[in-house]
Amino acid sequence: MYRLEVRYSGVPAVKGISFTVGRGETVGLIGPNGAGKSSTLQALMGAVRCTGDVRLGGADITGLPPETVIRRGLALVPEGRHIFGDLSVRNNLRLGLVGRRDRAGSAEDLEAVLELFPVLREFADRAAGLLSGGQQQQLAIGRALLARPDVLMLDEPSLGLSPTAVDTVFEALEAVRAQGTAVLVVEQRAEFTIAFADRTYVLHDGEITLELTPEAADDEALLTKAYFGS
Ligand SMILES: Nc1ncnc2c1ncn2[C@@H]1O[C@H](COP(=O)(O)OP(=O)(O)OP(=O)(O)O)[C@@H](O)[C@H]1O
Repeated sequence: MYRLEVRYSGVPAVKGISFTVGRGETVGLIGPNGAGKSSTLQALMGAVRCTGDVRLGGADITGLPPETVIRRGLALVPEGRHIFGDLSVRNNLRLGLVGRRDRAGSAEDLEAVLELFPVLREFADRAAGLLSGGQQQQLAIGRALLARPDVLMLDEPSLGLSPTAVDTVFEALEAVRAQGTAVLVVEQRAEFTIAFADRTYVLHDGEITLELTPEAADDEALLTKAYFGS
């Protein structure tokens, strides 16, 4: 993406940021509350208006509606997961199939997701609302994967989860990464994200102030800069 800008009623929330997510790469986006992280993901998804140049595999997707963006290969696991609590786990997963470019291989992909997240198989016929927070996050990731994205984006997947559940979610992301899907993950947990991602961008007040590699997770001076922006 190049010079991405988001404004709400004229007030800039994302101020012309540029970065790339390479094929199969895991990229982190961190920063304090209100930095513009969610707005960036929403803009990439076509859910909020933006200016700039958003490209996916060379094609211009700037300003396309979300349903088109999903079919082009971008999927978002939103903050708060947006699970349908009264629907079964299996039917929640099936909703992910709606975003596919083609239906071929749907059954195999559903099976692969159940393989990746055994707990979803175990509770496939249970109402999704009865799952724990960590299990619901796995469901949200599984549902997004069923759209067969080239890039999977996640907005604060660790939010509100117990430490064990966070570990489970990031193990799942590791598996997603291992199968070659690119990941763009927005997180508040800076140190953890820096260590996990191939590259992490720090966003402050709508601007990218730092780009960090995993080694920075052990560098206190850089971490301080990442947290406080100075
Ligand atoms: N729909 C909206 N209408 C008006 N202002 C908005 C809207 N959404 C976000 N903002 C503002 O844009 C700025 C960036 O918000 P955004 O949610 O993108 O930040 P964030 O980094 O994701 O923060 P958080 O970690 O709290 O989710 C904030 O000042 C926020 O108040």
